[in-house]
Amino acid sequence: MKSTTKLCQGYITAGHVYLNSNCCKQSDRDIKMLAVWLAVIAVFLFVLYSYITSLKNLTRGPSGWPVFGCLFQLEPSRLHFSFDRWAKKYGPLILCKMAATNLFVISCPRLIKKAFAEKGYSDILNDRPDTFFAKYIMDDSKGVVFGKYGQTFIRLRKIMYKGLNLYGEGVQHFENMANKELERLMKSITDLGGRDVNPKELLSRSLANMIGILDTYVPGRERGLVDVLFKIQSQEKNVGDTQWLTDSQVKGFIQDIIFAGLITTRNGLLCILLVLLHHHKCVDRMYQEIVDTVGLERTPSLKDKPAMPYTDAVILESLRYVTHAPIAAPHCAMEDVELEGYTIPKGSRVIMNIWTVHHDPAIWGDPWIFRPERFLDDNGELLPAEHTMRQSLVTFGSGKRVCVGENLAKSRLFLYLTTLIQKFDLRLPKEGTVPSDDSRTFLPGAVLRPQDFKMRFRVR
Ligand code: HEM
Repeated sequence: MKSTTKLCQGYITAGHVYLNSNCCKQSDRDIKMLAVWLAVIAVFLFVLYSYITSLKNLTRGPSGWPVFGCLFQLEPSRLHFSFDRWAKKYGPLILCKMAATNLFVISCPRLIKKAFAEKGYSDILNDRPDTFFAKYIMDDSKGVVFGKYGQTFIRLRKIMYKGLNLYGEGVQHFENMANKELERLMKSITDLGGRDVNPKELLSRSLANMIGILDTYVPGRERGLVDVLFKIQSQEKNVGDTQWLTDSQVKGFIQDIIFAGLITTRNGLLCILLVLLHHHKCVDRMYQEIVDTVGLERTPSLKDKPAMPYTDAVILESLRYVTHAPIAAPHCAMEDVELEGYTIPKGSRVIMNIWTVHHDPAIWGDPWIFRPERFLDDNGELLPAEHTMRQSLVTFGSGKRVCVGENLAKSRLFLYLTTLIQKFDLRLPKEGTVPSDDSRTFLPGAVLRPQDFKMRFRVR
């Protein structure tokens, strides 16, 4: 006797399975329905999870859409506008959900210092996240800018400081190099005979020359960062099979300096020139300070800087007023950490919103007015570094990842401006006009700059 079992609309007989075609279609439909339901349940659980974690976290911020968060509410090329809008609405520490990523934005100087410089936070919140850019464009973050926080990074940063200090404030070597390059620049400008010129072209060439680091290495005669790196490389012993300071790390350093140092300084200088074209009285006052301190016979030197508070105040105020690097590079939390009662979970991105800090009326009163005097005391001296105003200026970031090139950048801005103004008056172009110096109208990007413009350098 054959045993027969009914299954769906088919039959299993001993050793054979018979399914009719209707039954196949039905089970296909069932599988599809099951898949749809599983997807719906997964999305529901994800939304529920996000909702519960946001309740647990209680951090304020834009609510965004389920799954995508605030991804589509961001202005991608002007992130600082979105963060500024949200900071004004929700406060100085906000959480913006970006799909599965938590993005915390900090927009007040006190919290910036606390998160990135204070003990208990600075070893947790100073990592960099993995990004496509760092991995594939910047050669897997072998340098400092995108380097992961840890012992190797701390060592690399120290080396970079050491290398850059060859150029740093007060160092004769930097002055000699800068003077040679500035002489070349002054000659090119004089040759123009007062014609209209786009300063961007002049400055790009000159600042790139001043980096002057890609020379051949002559042992015992280090002239710049690369020379220092090669020297360290040849001195350090290999540990086992691992070479300390590899060629890719040296390459990473050079990429860092070009990426982090060149455009930032060029655009900073360009912005100051534009601001000064709009505030010619400041140029007159800077010129007077140069005449009184340096005279007209010799070129300005970094040694003159302490005696030139007005010029220093113009540089600081320009960096604040324009804020051409509005958002610092993203940080990443290495562990869960509590900040101001809110939990920042491990892996969250943490961003320093420099733009909002520099334009906060509660700190500056009239942030959209260019007023160098705000950095001077009643005697015309520069406010001390620990003054609230100075502490609220976070152009170069804060804490363990503060800009390595801060001194170098400030030195270059000082030398370029004083040398230019000693020799030339900065004038509007004969033809056309210059764009507004209000940085809200500047071209978008990670480092802001105004529309191209022309100006005249009139020999004094
Ligand atoms: C006006 C010019 C400049 C501005 C506004 C600027 C601003 C900044 C800012 C905001 C950061 C991020 C800090 C953080 O993530 O917490 C940074 C990092 C950095 N900057 Fe600058 N910078 C300037 C010039 C330079 C120069 C001239 C160099 C070097 C030649 C340089 C090298 C670096 C490096 C290596 C870092 C990464 C530091 C780290 O991750 O530990 N910067 N800079």
